[in-house]
Amino acid sequence: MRIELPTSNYSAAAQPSAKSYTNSDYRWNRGSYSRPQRFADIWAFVLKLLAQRWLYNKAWSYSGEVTTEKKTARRRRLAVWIRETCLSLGPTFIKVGQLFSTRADLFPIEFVEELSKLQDRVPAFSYQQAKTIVEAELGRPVQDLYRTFNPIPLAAASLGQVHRAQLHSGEEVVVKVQRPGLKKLFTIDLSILKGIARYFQSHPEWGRGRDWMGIYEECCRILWLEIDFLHEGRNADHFRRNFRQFDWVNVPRVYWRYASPRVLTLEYMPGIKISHYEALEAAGLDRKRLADLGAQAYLRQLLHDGFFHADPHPGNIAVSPEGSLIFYDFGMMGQIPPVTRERLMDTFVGIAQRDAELVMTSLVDLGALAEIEDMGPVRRSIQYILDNMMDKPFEEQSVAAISDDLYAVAYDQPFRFPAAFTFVMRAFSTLEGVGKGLDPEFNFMEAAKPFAEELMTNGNSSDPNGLIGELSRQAARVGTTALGLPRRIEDTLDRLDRGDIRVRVRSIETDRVLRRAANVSLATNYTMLVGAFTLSATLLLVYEFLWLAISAAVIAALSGFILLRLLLRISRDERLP
Ligand SMILES: Nc1ncnc2c1ncn2[C@@H]1O[C@H](COP(=O)(O)OP(=O)(O)OP(=O)(O)O)[C@@H](O)[C@H]1O
Repeated sequence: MRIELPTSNYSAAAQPSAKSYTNSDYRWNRGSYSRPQRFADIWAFVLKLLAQRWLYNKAWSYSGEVTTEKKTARRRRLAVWIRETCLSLGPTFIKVGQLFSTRADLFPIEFVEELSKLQDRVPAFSYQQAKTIVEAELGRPVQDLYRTFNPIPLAAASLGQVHRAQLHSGEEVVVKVQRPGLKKLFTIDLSILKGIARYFQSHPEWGRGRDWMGIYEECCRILWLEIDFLHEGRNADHFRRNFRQFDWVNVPRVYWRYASPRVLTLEYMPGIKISHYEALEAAGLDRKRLADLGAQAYLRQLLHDGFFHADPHPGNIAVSPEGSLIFYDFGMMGQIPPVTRERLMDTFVGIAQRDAELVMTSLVDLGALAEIEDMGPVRRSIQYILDNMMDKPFEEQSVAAISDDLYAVAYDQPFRFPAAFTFVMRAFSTLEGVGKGLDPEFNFMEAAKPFAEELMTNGNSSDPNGLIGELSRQAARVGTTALGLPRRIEDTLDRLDRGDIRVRVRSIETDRVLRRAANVSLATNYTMLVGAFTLSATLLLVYEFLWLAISAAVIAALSGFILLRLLLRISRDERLP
């Protein structure tokens, strides 16, 4: 067997940063971790997070007055810290973090944004370890299995790493080898996470309306499936079959004779990552066309096949020298049963028609919204989003903005989106991001049209009220939003009738008077405290209780300091225009 170094220049764009992380010293990667140690590491993270959350609501923990900007900045800093800690806690947390990055219904948007940046920047493991795993799994020495095997991985991720190799029959392949000790690490970490989920579930505040145990079970299911490479191989085959008739989508073939739960041998398919815009440009590829192909590929997966790539980060999509898309990594795939697909279409139609009732009922049918006694506020929130969208034609709407708004509604209401739905939203917004990066003019709805037309000509859309029909109607409506005005007035009257319009009055003047009254009453209390403790300190000093006198004086001084700040705040408020 020949040990070979990478030669292809073309694949250089796909060359990983694996080497730069080889020397990193993550504790979980030393193989010497134990349950008590993981327990301490993980709970330290959770407790620190809870402490930060507690501080977040305490006005005194902010310098000066609490403002929305200060709160947002603090949430952002906390989110960065969470992302970095997940990275250092290792594969389980990287994966759980990535899963949570689709759950904007559970976490503030800043957390979700940071978590979605959670790329698996983890050190590679040694060739010796990779070799041992391949031989143990496939039951033969590496040189019997492969003619060449490159000891330097092409890419290293949290769950495994990818080596280039060649079969004895001459085919160029990549061998995906699972990280050593992953099963043990998952077993320990998940059992600790179970305790944490149980704690959250029983918490009087956080447990209400949230199914933490359900979320935990879902995470376990996905994580265990992800480390079964045979499952990934089957997914790759399924996905390839779905795109069989399209030469613009390529999926590596699986060499089943060289596959096991921890080792997967795939056809070598180099490409330029879809987010390496300059490299694509340099290779003479049409960026606009690629953006359109990406959108079509996803629409097909979601609405036609119901089997979609649930981890569409740009690293998992590349472009071949001929300009077709290559998909990698089928560890996490979403399935949408036909009935859900129909309801999803209803949601899209509801959004397109700005029909809050339809959006709401379809979300209830989807299981995304739990039915509560008074659905009025939910409908109003949805209608508010939809109404704001009416100012622009639907085609100009950013999918990311729509999903952010929907998530914001979800975050405030006692309901949660099912995983499939959040994955779909995530797929759409990631795709839109990639599309806009490739082509600043990219418009998701425009890109959707060829797919819609194709479905119609194939007779797949028998329902004129379906998404496709609606898309065509919307297309004809570009620039004619003004025509919708009478309908809006009528709708508004309807809503007035239903009592769905709520007027909120906020008087800055009243707010200020109330704030001043509160501050003055606080200042009075502190004045009394200062007086009482100064007097006590003097008396104690007279009777020669020196230490007690000092303590009383310190308390008096502290109270005095707080009083001073309060007085300054009151006088600043007075000066405000
Ligand atoms: N068949 C292939 N041909 C060429 N390169 C490949 C192939 N499969 C994977 N790669 C390269 O290896 C990288 C990692 O592969 P893959 O995403 O399957 O691994 P992973 O461990 O699941 O990573 P992650 O968890 O980050 O998604 C890909 O981004 C790609 O650059």
